[in-house]
Amino acid sequence: MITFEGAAKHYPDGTVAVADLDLTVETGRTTVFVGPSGSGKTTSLRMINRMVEPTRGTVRVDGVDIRDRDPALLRRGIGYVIQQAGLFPHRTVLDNIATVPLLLGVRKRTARARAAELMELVGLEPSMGRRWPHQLSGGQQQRVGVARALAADPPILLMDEPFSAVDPVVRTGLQDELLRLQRELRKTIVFVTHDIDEAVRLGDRIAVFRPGGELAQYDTPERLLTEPADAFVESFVGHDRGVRRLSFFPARSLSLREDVVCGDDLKVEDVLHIAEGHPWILVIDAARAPLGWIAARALRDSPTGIRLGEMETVPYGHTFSVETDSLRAALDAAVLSPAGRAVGVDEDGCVIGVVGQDDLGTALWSVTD
Ligand SMILES: Nc1ncnc2c1ncn2[C@@H]1O[C@H](COP(=O)(O)OP(=O)(O)OP(=O)(O)O)[C@@H](O)[C@H]1O
Repeated sequence: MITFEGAAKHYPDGTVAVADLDLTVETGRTTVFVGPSGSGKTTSLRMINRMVEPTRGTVRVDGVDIRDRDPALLRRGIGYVIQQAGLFPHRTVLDNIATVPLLLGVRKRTARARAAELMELVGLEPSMGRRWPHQLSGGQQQRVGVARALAADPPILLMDEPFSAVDPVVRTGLQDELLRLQRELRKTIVFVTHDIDEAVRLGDRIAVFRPGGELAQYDTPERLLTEPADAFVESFVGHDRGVRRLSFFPARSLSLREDVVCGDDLKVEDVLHIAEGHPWILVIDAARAPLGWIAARALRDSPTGIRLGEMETVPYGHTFSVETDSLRAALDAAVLSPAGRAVGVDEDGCVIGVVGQDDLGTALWSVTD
């Protein structure tokens, strides 16, 4: 557990980087510090490993005032990941990851073997171990940064905007990896970002900072979206917070229609009765993979005898995973689908059913109850 008790940082020029901060970071959880530029997130983060000393107040790690800890020893238990990874350019990837164990006197072979394990853990190919940092993409460098921070197996991990220098697709991939790693490792992670979406995705708890280094709200992501403490938090979390909140409700609560899902070996006349009451049917192959939509009108206009697999289909768009996705993903899939309906699949991508607009609407409204 990390506790800030009235922790403040005032600079001689009068800047208040952090005003009296009272906050408890829970062990084994991910706590995100979010807020606009200059609101004191990084300063607060760096108070934890004594890179910044508070001018007032106390920071404790597991009940011990960190002023009573030797900074070097303290930092051994605290991994640190920064934006653009901050790798040593003249060390190979493997030796970058092995930096801390080598400093601690671990034998080279042992440290490198551990580094190779960590590469696998963060999703890097073993062959990359021999490369130099500049031979990696931004996303790969960030993974090396995470592996390096984990090398000494610290219970605490501080991450300062680690994913902000990569493109949105890579960024989502890195966030997924971090969520997976955290399920496995259960570290105490403190993560700084100015991106509320990233905060909501990663955080068990979120601390929203406002200009002047004040803590505006400290809450679970869901409560932050449903009950912003004041106008500042409300505008910071964005006006689409209602839609964002749908990420907390599982898609498995939706009722899926199976009757409009038809095999590609069926003939037009076999499915005309289905198309009576439904504007679209979804065609699937023998393995239940989606092939596309056929409009009821197109079916009615087709000569009998033709199999659905021989007809032209409209792309089925995005699918959503019934077991693991949220209502937000289902809504997104429906909005993006040319048929205005979302295709729900299982973990193997096989179609389970389709959600129509009425069923989706009912589910969306029920979350406001
Ligand atoms: N050495 C310093 N002297 C004076 N002011 C400083 C110093 N270091 C930081 N500050 C100020 O403290 C405030 C908080 O900075 P901090 O880096 O913690 O903000 P932040 O929320 O992490 O911002 P960003 O998202 O831009 O990184 C800023 O106004 C900054 O200019």
